[in-house]
Amino acid sequence: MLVAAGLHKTYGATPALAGASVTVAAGEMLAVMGPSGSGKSTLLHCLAGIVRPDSGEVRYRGRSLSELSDAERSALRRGAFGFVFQFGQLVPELTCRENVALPLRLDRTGRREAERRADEWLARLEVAELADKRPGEISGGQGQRVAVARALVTEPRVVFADEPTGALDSLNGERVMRLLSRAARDSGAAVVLVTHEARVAAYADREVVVRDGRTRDLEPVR
Ligand SMILES: Nc1ncnc2c1ncn2[C@@H]1O[C@H](COP(=O)(O)OP(=O)(O)OP(=O)(O)O)[C@@H](O)[C@H]1O
Repeated sequence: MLVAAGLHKTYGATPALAGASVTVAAGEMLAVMGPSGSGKSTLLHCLAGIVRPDSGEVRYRGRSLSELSDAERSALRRGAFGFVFQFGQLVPELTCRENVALPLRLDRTGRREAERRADEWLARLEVAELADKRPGEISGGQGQRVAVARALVTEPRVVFADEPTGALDSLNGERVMRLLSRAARDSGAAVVLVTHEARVAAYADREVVVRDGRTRDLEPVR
């Protein structure tokens, strides 16, 4: 579904990727592991079409991302891709329901339908009771579950999650991972999960390790 080959990316004099290659199959959860500064986030950003590699190629369903226009790439990010980050992704002025409905509203779904689907996803992530609260009124773990609902509400084919449990204690981290993996599996979405925690990577079907901007595949963890 998503294939990256020979990615190189340098920021000024800092090499972030130096020949990274990775394949993501439909519906699988892939953990991207590796030490701090090894290039994990840069790899994720290249796969998602947010960062353009200096060389190498990323193909989504056979089409090279570099051949797409900026408008086509943003349409892909809005439609086929979903995103969960470590923190700071919910709009503080909006309720949780409005936050989850937002990607649908941006795609011109009517308010009533968007909010109905938002409520469904909040329930799946076991945070239905937070629908009318604002992000400032809920815990970090609850916020991450709302963020996962928002990433999945458009039924993306690939969810990119960059340290989604990085700011949580282990109990809340486990809960977010359990709900994220179940929700992704139910909707058939692939997940690219950046983490440095083995406990979090254990939810994945497969692992790839990034070291000094290069990737190395490992056997399944389980
Ligand atoms: N926007 C940027 N501008 C300049 N340098 C950057 C930028 N983004 C990343 N880098 C550098 O590229 C290298 C790889 O960074 P990256 O964030 O991809 O690593 P990472 O493995 O995700 O790290 P961490 O686990 O600490 O988040 C690092 O040396 C980093 O300092």
